[in-house]
Amino acid sequence: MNDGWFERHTRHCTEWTPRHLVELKRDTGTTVSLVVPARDEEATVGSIVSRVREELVERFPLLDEIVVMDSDSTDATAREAAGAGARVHRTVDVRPDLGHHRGKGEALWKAQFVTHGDILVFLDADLVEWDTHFVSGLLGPLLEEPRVELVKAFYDRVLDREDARPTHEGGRVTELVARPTIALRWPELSGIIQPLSGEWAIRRSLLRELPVPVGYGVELATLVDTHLSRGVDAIAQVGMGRRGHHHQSLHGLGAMATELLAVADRRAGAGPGADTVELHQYGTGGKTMTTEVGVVERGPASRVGPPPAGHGTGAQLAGEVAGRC
Ligand SMILES: O=c1ccn([C@@H]2O[C@H](COP(=O)(O)OP(=O)(O)O[C@H]3O[C@H](CO)[C@@H](O)[C@H](O)[C@H]3O)[C@@H](O)[C@H]2O)c(=O)[nH]1
Ligand SMILES: O=C(O)[C@H](O)COP(=O)(O)O
Repeated sequence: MNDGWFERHTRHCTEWTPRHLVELKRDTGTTVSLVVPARDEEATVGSIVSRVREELVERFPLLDEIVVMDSDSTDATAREAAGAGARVHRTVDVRPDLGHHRGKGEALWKAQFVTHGDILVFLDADLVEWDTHFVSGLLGPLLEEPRVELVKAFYDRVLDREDARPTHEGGRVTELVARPTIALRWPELSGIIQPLSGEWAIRRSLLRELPVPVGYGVELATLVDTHLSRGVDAIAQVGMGRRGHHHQSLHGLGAMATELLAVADRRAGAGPGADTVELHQYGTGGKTMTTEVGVVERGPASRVGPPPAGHGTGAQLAGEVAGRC
């Protein structure tokens, strides 16, 4: 790890009040887009959008837009998000001329074509223990320090188990894949407390120059590529307290881990040649489960030309609630 990086670049959300951040935003003339990627999150997305809108648009004008990227949901995610005041775009409808992939990274990559802020802040849609400082706190280092280009949230993670009291052993892929990968390949990044946190903020000028894996590799890729292209001093992290979210099954996390390893291999010059990898897992009695794991990466958005004549960036869903978002 770089000497002194941790001390210089580790901050806490209590260092800034929302009022102070509004002043910094105004003084620097910076615009901010909040992007919430959501696949089948009807249970939580509405309350997340409402809470952020009330606090960080209406009470403290920090966000210039709140955009929910509906990532192939089959439930009422879009309706809930629009009803709560977000602008909703279905990922598949954004720049249809560029094709479509399933996955969180695809939603974030396409968000670049339907948002306008100088800074993009990402917030997961499945949070159950969180508050709006997860968004505002990320802005502190970016509004204060021009050299900082990527800010990651960190927190204590809770793994709620039915058979036990809540423990702080959440983050299974973080501990078993991300941290060991970082230790082996990019030890300079080992001071990042939550390398996979879904809450992060980045300058658009940087994100548009980076490749974006279409799936769950997006966080690891962005972290590593920022380090490789801008240096570790372009990265900061902000402590947010505790975070609780919905947990995937161990088998689901196996697919995520495969995506992360593909990102790491690619950056070490040994990436998978194919767009998908077949992952074999085994259930009770050796029952085979085969999953096609997508490991495609989108090229930098800066290299994407305008849509063909007659095509827009993609329709926004009806039902938007008018307002500042
Ligand atoms: O195809 C997808 C899958 C997920 N999501 C959304 O992405 C967010 C995070 O997805 P989730 O399945 O909850 O991820 P986790 O299991 O919590 O994984 C952690 O690790 C991932 C890999 O780095 C990060 O992307 C996550 O943000 C982080 O919370 C949620 O809002 C999802 O609805 C999509 O938009 N499209
Ligand atoms: O970050 C991670 O490792 C994944 O989100 C899994 O987290 P969990 O073990 O808390 O479900």
